[in-house]
Amino acid sequence: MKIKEVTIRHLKMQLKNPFSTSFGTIYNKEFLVLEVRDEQGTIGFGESVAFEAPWYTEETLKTTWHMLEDFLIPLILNQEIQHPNDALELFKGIRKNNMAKSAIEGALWDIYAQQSNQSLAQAMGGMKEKIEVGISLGIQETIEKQIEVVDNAVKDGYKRIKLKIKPGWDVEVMRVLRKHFPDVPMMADANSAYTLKDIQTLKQLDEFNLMMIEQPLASDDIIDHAVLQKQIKTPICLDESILSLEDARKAVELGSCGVINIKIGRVGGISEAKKIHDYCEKMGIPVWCGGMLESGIGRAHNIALTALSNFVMPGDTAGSSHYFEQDIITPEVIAQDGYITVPQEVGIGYTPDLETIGKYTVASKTYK
Ligand SMILES: O=C(O)CCC(=O)C1=CC=C[C@@H](O)[C@@H]1C(=O)O
Ligand SMILES: [Mg+2]
Repeated sequence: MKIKEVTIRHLKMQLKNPFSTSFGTIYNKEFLVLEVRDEQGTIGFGESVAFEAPWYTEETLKTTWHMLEDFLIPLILNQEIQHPNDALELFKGIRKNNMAKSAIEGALWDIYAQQSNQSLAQAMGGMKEKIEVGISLGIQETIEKQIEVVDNAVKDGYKRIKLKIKPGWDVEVMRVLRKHFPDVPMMADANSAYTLKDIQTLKQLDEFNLMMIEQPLASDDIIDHAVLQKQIKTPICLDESILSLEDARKAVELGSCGVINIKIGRVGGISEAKKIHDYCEKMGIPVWCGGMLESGIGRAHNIALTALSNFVMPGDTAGSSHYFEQDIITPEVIAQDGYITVPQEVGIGYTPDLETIGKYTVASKTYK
């Protein structure tokens, strides 16, 4: 393929339910959608998952636009690209900025899948026909409300419930929830809200038979996590700390985690995500696919990735209706009884709905 045109659109979509974590609350999802066209006229779509503010990683919507406009799109336009893996080589002179890289790389995978007449999942080597789905629930204002949202998610059939925790909203909350839901697979995500000084609190979480505790310590740490993992029974899952295959290797070799959450945007694209998946499979480390409150376009990429064999734990890929009144793809993503069917159609398997995309677009620019 030879890329001839890239359009960036900035979309703003109201979240049905505000999402609260240890950093604060998000009411709207603002993100970039990339429409990439090659010389044969094949169009691929990608999504930049960076938020407006740098609270999850350092990237933001504006930094990703800047990286795309000034560095990444010029590297891609008019280049002969045999396979989306080539993007790793093309981008190797640019450090990090993984969400920006991933947005455009995802669109190349979509084009590649269409031109090789495969679904995106097949193009990646994914064989599953359906995937198990979990749900990530934000911190609620009261414990009663927290019980209610967990109850609704259990009734909706989600295969595991992820709960956000922070100092002051942890052991007692989990105790109440475990009492109400003795058999529900549950886990906790702290988004780096603790340090090793909190080890006594973190040890108490062992009581609740959690599947894992996600990113309890600093967002760039693997050393302290290794210390903590030796002292708690619950497996640690790393999210923010893993930006590449090299990070995964070091974390596994140090014993910093028992599970890895792979987010395509955080690791710089599907090619790197696959490498981490393959390495973890070889090392006996289970992985699952994290979410970034994506629209249907990013969600479609996540579903395809989850079709790979070592995604053995339910991911944060809930159905579209959990997030938005109206998604920007047709059909929208439906989770039924905790499963999503992996589309078999060529490409991402859902059709981006340009009219709805237009409705949510607040700015756009085309590069050729
Ligand atoms: O439903 C989803 O898309 C998952 C949402 C979710 O848990 C997260 C999204 C973005 C940043 C974080 O707060 C968090 C995570 O850390 O996994
Ligand atoms: Mg997380």
